[in-house]
Amino acid sequence: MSTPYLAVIGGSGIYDIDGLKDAAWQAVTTPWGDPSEQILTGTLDGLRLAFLPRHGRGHVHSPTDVPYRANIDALKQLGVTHVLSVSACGSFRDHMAPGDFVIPDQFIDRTVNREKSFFSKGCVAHVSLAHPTCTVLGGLAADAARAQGVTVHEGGTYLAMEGPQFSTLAESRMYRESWGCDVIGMTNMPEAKLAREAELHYATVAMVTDYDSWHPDHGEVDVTEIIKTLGANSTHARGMIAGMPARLGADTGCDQGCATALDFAVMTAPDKRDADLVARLNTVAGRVLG
Ligand SMILES: CSC[C@H]1O[C@H](OP(=O)(O)O)[C@H](O)[C@@H]1O
Ligand SMILES: Nc1ncnc2[nH]cnc12
Repeated sequence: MSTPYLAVIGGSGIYDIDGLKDAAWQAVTTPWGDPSEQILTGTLDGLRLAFLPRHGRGHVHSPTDVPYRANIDALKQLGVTHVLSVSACGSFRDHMAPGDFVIPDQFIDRTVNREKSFFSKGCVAHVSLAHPTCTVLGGLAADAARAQGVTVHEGGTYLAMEGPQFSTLAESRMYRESWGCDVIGMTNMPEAKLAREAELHYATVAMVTDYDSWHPDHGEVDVTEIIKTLGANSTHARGMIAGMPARLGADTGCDQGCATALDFAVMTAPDKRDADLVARLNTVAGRVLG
């Protein structure tokens, strides 16, 4: 495995991280527009680390407006190999309580208003998403979070909704009872899809802030309730990140094919490819497009 370079995409409540050596906020431009924010780069206990606040510093991007393609392209341009997505989420399970971390291994994508692929007319590709996360990276994050005293649930299905409004009671019950979802958020799709297309190891740490709206013993979710839990969650997330260098540095690598997802994915014949699109794809797919 090449030397790992970890990126953390920070969600609601996490707009910077401390402790990086040689820390600098860097502007990165991409053919897909500007990322959500400048990217904080540096090293943490010898591990190269990049931090990108998903909603921008000051929380300016709504879940729909987050420039997901630019974010993934920018991280790949920096040389990132692993992406840890840290997100707030609602829970559909009694035992996944506010303050717990869930490391989902499946997603259901209900978002409708976002660019979901780097590929399109003139360069068509189909990657596998059967196993959309890197369970090795997720396992390392789970271990680092447990070391902070956090209750961690490995595995589960994250429902990605468009938002920005929270779900209706009928939707909340349907996701939980009929669709078997475990947690809900607004941002991990298409992020996970794009990370796979860019051949990055990607795992989500979904930090539970609320029980959405289904729970008979809890009120309906609102932002005030979420903010109350976000403070403690973000302290634990920072501790988890601090524990990643020791774990990722010693990792023997994933055998799920995250880093070779494009090997057999591109369908468009070389002589039919759109030159402009191929140029835009250079960072994420240059390895296979030549
Ligand atoms: C502040 S609650 C709604 C908001 O929080 C989550 O964001 P993120 O995943 O970036 O932590 C959720 O998906 C919504 O965007
Ligand atoms: N209940 C919820 N629904 C969607 N996104 C969320 N983020 C945090 N809690 C959420």
